[in-house]
Amino acid sequence: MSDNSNIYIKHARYGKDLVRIMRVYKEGNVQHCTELTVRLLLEGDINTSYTKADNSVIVTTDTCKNTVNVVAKRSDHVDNIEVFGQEISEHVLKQYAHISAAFVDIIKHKWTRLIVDGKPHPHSFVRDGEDIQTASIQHYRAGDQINVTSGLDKLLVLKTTGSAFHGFYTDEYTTLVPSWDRIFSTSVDAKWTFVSKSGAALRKVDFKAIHAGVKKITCDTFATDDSASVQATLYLMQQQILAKFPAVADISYSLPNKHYVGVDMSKLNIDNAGKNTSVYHPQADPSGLITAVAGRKSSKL
Ligand SMILES: O=c1[nH]c(=O)c2[nH]c(=O)[nH]c2[nH]1
Repeated sequence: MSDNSNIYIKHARYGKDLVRIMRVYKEGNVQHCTELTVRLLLEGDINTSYTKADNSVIVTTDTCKNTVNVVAKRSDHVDNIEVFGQEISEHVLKQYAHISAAFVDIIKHKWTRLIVDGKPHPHSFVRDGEDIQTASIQHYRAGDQINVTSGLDKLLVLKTTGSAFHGFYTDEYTTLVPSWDRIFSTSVDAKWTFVSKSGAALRKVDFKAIHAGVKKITCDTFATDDSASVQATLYLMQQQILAKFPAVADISYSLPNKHYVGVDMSKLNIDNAGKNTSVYHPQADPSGLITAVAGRKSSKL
């Protein structure tokens, strides 16, 4: 028999993943809908369920799923995913004394109201893009501390000019040809955290407006910046977001550089190089991957 006496649980967290809900709000003739995928995980005095097969401390993962559904039924805010996530975590901490923290991760899928004959349709929607909104809530009973992270992901953008890349470090391993005019395409994955606060203060943050603002700055900057590199454009986005939204503590981007390379037609005696490039090959792989987290230097206290 092996000796397990020095083995212990360092961390344990469990719950339900991929809880999918469609919440419909009926407002007279007009209906609104929100489709989410939710993960709810719990931490607390649960180690004996692992170490002693003690199921009495387990709030079942099935109950976690029910919790998401019931809070969605009662909530007026399902569309405001940061607030809805806090409603779930608050419910869990009120209901289960031995649970010390709740972790809620939400993905909001896109349903945009259809326009029919020039007018918004009262109950029909279209998936007009695969980009998603995300929210993560870490809610600790101790001090009622709540950390909120918002995000946007899978936002695919492309510009056909207004992007260059030259002056980079070169050595005997460098083959990249400098470019003064190239296609720039990326799938934006951005996450921003909020200055950590207790529940009541966080409820006052206008998460939806900040999300719309981050998306607008991201898209506007992508389009209008005369890009020197993915790195430089990324930081330009971060600077504007931190300047505009004091509630945002830091902002991270993960930007794949999805390469489009001019097709070599020289053997066909066709000029498709330099200024005359008009046929490109979209490369499936590899892609660059440019990431950075930006925040404020500690302010005068
Ligand atoms: O904007 C860019 N940043 C890089 O770091 C890089 N590296 C590369 O090969 N192409 C590019 N483009």
